[in-house]
Amino acid sequence: VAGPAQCLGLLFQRRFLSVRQLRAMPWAELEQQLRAGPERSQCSLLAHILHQVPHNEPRSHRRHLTHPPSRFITVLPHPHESTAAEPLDELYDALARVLNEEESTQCYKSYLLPSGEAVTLSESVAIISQGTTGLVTWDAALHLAEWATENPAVFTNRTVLELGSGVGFTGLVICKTCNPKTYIFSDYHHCVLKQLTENIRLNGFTLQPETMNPAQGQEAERKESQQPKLIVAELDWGSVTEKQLLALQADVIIAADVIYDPEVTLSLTGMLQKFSTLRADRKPEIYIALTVRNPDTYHTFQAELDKAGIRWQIIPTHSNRIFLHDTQPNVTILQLFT
Ligand SMILES: C[S@@+](CC[C@H](N)C(=O)[O-])C[C@H]1O[C@@H](n2cnc3c(N)ncnc32)[C@H](O)[C@@H]1O
Repeated sequence: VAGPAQCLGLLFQRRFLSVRQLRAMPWAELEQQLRAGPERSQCSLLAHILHQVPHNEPRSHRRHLTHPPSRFITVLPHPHESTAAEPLDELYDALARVLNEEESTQCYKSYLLPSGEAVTLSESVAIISQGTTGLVTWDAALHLAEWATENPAVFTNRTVLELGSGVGFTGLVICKTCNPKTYIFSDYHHCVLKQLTENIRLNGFTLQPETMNPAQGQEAERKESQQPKLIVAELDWGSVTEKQLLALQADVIIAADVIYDPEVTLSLTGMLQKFSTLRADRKPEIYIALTVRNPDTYHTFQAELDKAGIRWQIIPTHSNRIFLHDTQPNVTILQLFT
């Protein structure tokens, strides 16, 4: 298998590994290639795609993947459905293995970086669980991470504070690709903080003990390792004090998908307003990625920003589709100025 079939195999692989929805798979391209080829090559195309799904590979072939996903193979079409090709024994074996697996409330998702390295996360299979939306990765997080990989200078050698980190996707991509000096993941939900910590370790990083003053000792440690210093902080926008916030000495503040509820946005805006007392050259750069699901929520947020004296502008982005595979016209990044 070569050329277009190989590319198609890689497209399937990326989407399988990050457990995208069924409709995000490149079905039209598959259909087109199946129709174009003779029966024998239809079978070898399907076999090739099956081999791109690490579930089917011998462990030794699973490059960079310590926790391959499972249960996805069921989305591959039965060869009879789209072509006249003979069913593949291999496909049936794979299906049988997958269907015999136990249902679980957790799954592993892997997102391939341009380097081929993977960011692997343990996530909830439900979008809301344990009373929080923080146990899955949202599209705004994928979009923000994609933008970060295209703009590494924003993060390189700087202290980054992420608000509402969830399971940690954006931060892990930034730590693996942008070389920040310090990366402070934060959230306020205890289940989210636990999952986040687990995911950071899963990706081979060592965490510093939580401290509200991570600037201490940063220089000396950094020179030795050139590894970013990673911290997980419990930080509630509603109760964090100005003193605690400023002590973090963040150069850059980011957040993804934190604009979804008027109450939540109000405490977020109130917290961001605390940076307005800083001297202009000490103010952090702030980037918020959001999915506009309900225009009212978006407009309420903008009105709250205006009221708090926080200016904002939309950051132009062009997705090169590393993590997001389907077009998302409603995902946007705002830069805020306190
Ligand atoms: C929709 S999730 C987004 C998670 C992640 N950023 C993403 O985009 O995949 C919203 C996150 O904000 C956190 N959050 C909500 N209100 C918060 C608050 N007052 N303080 C801190 N974190 C909060 C939640 O715990 C959750 O992890």
